[in-house]
Amino acid sequence: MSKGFAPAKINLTLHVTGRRPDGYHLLDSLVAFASIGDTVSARVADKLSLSVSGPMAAGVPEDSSNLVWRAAEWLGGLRGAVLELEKHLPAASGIGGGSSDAAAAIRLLSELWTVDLPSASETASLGADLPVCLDPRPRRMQGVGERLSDPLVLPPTEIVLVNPGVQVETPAVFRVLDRADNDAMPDDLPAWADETALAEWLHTQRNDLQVPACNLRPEIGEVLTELDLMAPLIARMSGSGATCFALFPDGSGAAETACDKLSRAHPEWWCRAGRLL
Ligand SMILES: C[C@@](CO)(OP(=O)(O)O)[C@H](O)COP(=O)(O)OP(=O)(O)OC[C@H]1O[C@@H](n2ccc(N)nc2=O)[C@H](O)[C@@H]1O
Ligand SMILES: Nc1ncnc2c1ncn2[C@@H]1O[C@H](COP(=O)(O)OP(=O)(O)O)[C@@H](O)[C@H]1O
Repeated sequence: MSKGFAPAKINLTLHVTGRRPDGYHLLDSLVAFASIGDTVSARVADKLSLSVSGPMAAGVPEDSSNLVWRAAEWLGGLRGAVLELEKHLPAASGIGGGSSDAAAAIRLLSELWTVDLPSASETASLGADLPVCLDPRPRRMQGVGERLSDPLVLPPTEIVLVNPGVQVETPAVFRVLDRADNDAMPDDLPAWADETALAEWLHTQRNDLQVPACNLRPEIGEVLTELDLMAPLIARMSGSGATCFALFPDGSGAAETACDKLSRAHPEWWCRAGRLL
């Protein structure tokens, strides 16, 4: 089996700047990826099949509604493969698990089937988060997700991801968003000298979905309060939630420590420590 990593997508910022006539929202987001993620394995076969395992597999579909399956069909038509998805990321949690899995499958299958790797914008029909996940490096993401900057350089940074064990469907959060015409990020993003400078700048930016998501699911506010008690460089929600992230100085071990403490205090929460990629 060929094996690929599907890293968690983190929206370090998420500004909602407008709304298209079709209802999709215009975004301006600084997207990064973490060393925490799912794995996708594949080998060529006569027909498509998918199995899902791993600690977060419960409830994740094994049929053609799985984004991995949809991506394989979209890429290969009638070509076949045995696909195995090992779920470590919670589903419907604002860290793009399904999109990152699908992107990993596309990377693997384009090699195995010797078909051209699609361009990022071609993958947008599979989901707004697909383009940025196709080549998972830090980028500014705009439009509804299809406009991507060249890769950015972020300082080495430790990260903790925490999910209170609630699933949040993305459309539900967009539906309760008060206003869609918020400020974009500045035209030119700074070159951050280190993780402290990155976090100081992030404090001047926003996730416009955080307040509506907290109103829908107050558990998210509880996670952010607890993360703030760990003295991070910054704590914020990713995407439409409910997963929140906290950044810590590189090499400090503080992310691991915070993760241990939170896991002990809240065994029902999903907590993982890692690094920004
Ligand atoms: C909000 C973001 C930010 O990165 O992340 P998540 O919270 O999903 O991780 C993404 O834009 C989500 O991307 P993805 O989950 O692929 O979205 P899609 O399947 O294309 O769309 C699901 C639904 O979200 C809403 N949607 C999505 C993207 C967008 N730019 N505007 C929207 O209004 C629409 O209601 C759409 O029907
Ligand atoms: N490979 C997959 N992993 C997780 N969820 C998936 C996958 N394929 C399809 N889904 C479905 O997609 C929805 C969104 O999941 P996900 O991509 O993890 O969330 P988000 O868009 O919040 O980042 C879930 O309701 C789930 O049932």
